[in-house]
Amino acid sequence: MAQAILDVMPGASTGTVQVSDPLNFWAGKRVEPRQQKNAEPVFEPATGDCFFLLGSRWEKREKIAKLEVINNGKSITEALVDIDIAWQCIEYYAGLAGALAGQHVQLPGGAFAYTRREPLGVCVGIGAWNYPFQIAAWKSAPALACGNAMVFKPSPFTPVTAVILAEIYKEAGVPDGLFCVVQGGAETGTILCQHPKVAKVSFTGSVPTGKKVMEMSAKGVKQVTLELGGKSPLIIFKDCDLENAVRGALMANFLTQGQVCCNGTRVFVQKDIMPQFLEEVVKRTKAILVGDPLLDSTRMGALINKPHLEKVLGFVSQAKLQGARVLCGGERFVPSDPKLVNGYFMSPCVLDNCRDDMTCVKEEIFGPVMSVLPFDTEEEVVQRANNTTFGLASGVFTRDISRAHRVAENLEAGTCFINNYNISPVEVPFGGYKMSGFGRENGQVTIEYYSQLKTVVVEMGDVDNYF
Ligand SMILES: NC(=O)c1ccc[n+]([C@@H]2O[C@H](COP(=O)([O-])OP(=O)(O)OC[C@H]3O[C@@H](n4cnc5c(N)ncnc54)[C@H](O)[C@@H]3O)[C@@H](O)[C@H]2O)c1
Ligand SMILES: NCCCC=O
Repeated sequence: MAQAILDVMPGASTGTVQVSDPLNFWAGKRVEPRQQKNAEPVFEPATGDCFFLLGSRWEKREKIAKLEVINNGKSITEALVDIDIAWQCIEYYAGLAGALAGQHVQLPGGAFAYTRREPLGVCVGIGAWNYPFQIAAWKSAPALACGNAMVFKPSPFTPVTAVILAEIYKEAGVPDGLFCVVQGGAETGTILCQHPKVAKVSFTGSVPTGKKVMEMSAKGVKQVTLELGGKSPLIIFKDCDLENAVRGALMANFLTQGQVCCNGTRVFVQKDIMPQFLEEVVKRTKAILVGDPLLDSTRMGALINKPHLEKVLGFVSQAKLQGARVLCGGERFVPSDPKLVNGYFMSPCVLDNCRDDMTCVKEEIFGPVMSVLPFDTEEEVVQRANNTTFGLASGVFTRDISRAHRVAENLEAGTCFINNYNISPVEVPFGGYKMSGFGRENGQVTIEYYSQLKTVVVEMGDVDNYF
């Protein structure tokens, strides 16, 4: 397998990355790197080599999280959780690797068959910028556990921490060439998807790029996993625990500055509790501390880049023109710290007076913008919730257990959270319905997406004498 990956990526060796100028990685950052305790350099500028940070596992976790913050802009509190989810994922699939098994099938006359679960070959992982380290782990851990090699291409906006993951694998004894990181954008992604020796592409990103990846993969009859965008519904019934429902709505909208694929950005609230819900959700949204993402107290950092910030602010302007009312936020935010004044911060936004036909309700904004919509009945809200081409996630808050399961059954989405939102335990499969993609990440089922089944048929008697 190591040889196969070298064919796809000549010169590759696990833990090394081909970058001409690694220091350019830092060029797009929004926050000046500060003198941090334990913050040793990560790259060797002279050679372009990346060497992993020294220290205990606990210290490494902190250092990777800081790099993620500097590269991505999310708060350190969230980045630490992301790193934990990543190592949990690697440990989970390392545990499952020894449990991969086939089936024994008894056939007439003493004959029998058995199945073997075999690797696919070289798998390509292509990642988005919102969860750089976590996405690299979610793809590589099951791929390697099933005996594949992986070439991983992070987003050009967040190229840093996938390289650290390669260093970790190398340090852990993964043979050279088994996990490689290649940097680049659309052109590099295209080359990888079209390469004849690539057996599978696992893609995380937008729907338009996902379609291209699927088209290219189809030409080579390669397997594909697509983790795409969403515009997920969160339904809050009047019998809910309102405190938890409000917390759920915040979790569903404002993690990672709202740049989360499975966010529940269409918040349907039963009319009877709309005033209480809005009062509480707006109060809590206004209290979200936006600013230096490296501070423990910060709850929301900066968006990924200037064009994206402008795009998100544009959605808010358009929403206003279409009749939505801004209850809070939705504006560029300039922190008082002078070194942050050029950062891509915005205040988290709650929109009221929304209708299903508005752009802010139909399209994925991928920023901290919650659209709140009133509803009357269960039947009506389920129909409206499903009236979208996306189907990544959904959520329902109610104390009525029968209603909760009925709504979960009727929602067209790959995940339904009941009385919570946006938790991602590695044991639980994650993936979309409809245009949010197909295939799954996490959970046991993902083994099926990174392996193929061989059937071996064994005859114990004579061959039939037909001719
Ligand atoms: N479902 C999920 O698990 C999930 C998770 C995170 C993000 N997303 C989605 O990702 C989107 C935001 O991420 P993004 O802006 O990085 O998405 P994107 O589609 O612009 O880019 C994703 C990746 O694809 C690469 N790419 C671009 N053009 C390509 C091509 N022609 N061939 C091959 N690769 C190509 C990019 O370089 C990047 O690495 C949102 O829509 C979000 O919902 C989905
Ligand atoms: N925590 C996982 C979220 C993945 C989508 O963006």
